[in-house]
Amino acid sequence: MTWKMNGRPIEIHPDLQAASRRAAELFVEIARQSIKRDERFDLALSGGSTPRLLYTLLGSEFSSEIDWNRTHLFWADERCVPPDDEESNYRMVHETLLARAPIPISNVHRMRGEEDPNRAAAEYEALLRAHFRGLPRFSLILLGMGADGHTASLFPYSPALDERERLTIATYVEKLKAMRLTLTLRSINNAAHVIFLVAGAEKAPALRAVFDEKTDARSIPAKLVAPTDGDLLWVVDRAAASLLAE
Ligand SMILES: O=C1O[C@H](COP(=O)(O)O)[C@@H](O)[C@H](O)[C@H]1O
Repeated sequence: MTWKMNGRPIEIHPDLQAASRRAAELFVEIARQSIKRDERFDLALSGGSTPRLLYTLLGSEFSSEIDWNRTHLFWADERCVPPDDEESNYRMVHETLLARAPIPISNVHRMRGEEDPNRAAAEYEALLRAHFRGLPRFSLILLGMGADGHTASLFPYSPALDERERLTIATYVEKLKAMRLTLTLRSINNAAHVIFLVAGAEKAPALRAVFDEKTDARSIPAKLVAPTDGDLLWVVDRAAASLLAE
């Protein structure tokens, strides 16, 4: 059941397993609709650990329901490390999804975390502009949220939140003392569908802040995600939702 809290649609599921299954069902439905309408499905995935189960489901049980030949896979963000590094978002998606699903390698467009970050961001932006012939309109972006409210690699109070022109940028994350590559809000908010998958009690304070009208959005960047002409849905587990008002 979908609820609306302060204008944001949210579904609360018993646990990560149930939330991941629901996200997989929605993924299949959106992929079908996109391919029917546009003959392709342009997808951006996040990293971290929460979506591991979802990607594993997509690569196994749900795989035969997805037309992988018409699916183009991009990344919402990447750590500035080689693709085989433990920290790499590409590596996580490879282990869970790409190693299982029959997606053509030419349809997999990773951010090059091993390169000079500014060059890698500029190259990814050029790739997006060429693929979408201008401003990207992803069919679906799957996002996560850190306990500090960051999403993709858009961190609290980062200058990256003010970027209005670029589609992809390299950004220094003070708390991690590291560079990251990320889609900007300009790219994210032009998507046709954005789904957040969030689980765990450690995310509960940040989730409450997203759904609280009064919190400063710059302190919780996930709150700045609001597709201008698209659908937003939060798929969360009960632990993450535990501090939301009734
Ligand atoms: O650093 C990152 O964290 C977020 C959240 O990850 P999670 O494991 O706490 O869900 C993730 O969405 C992002 O892609 C990643 O680079």
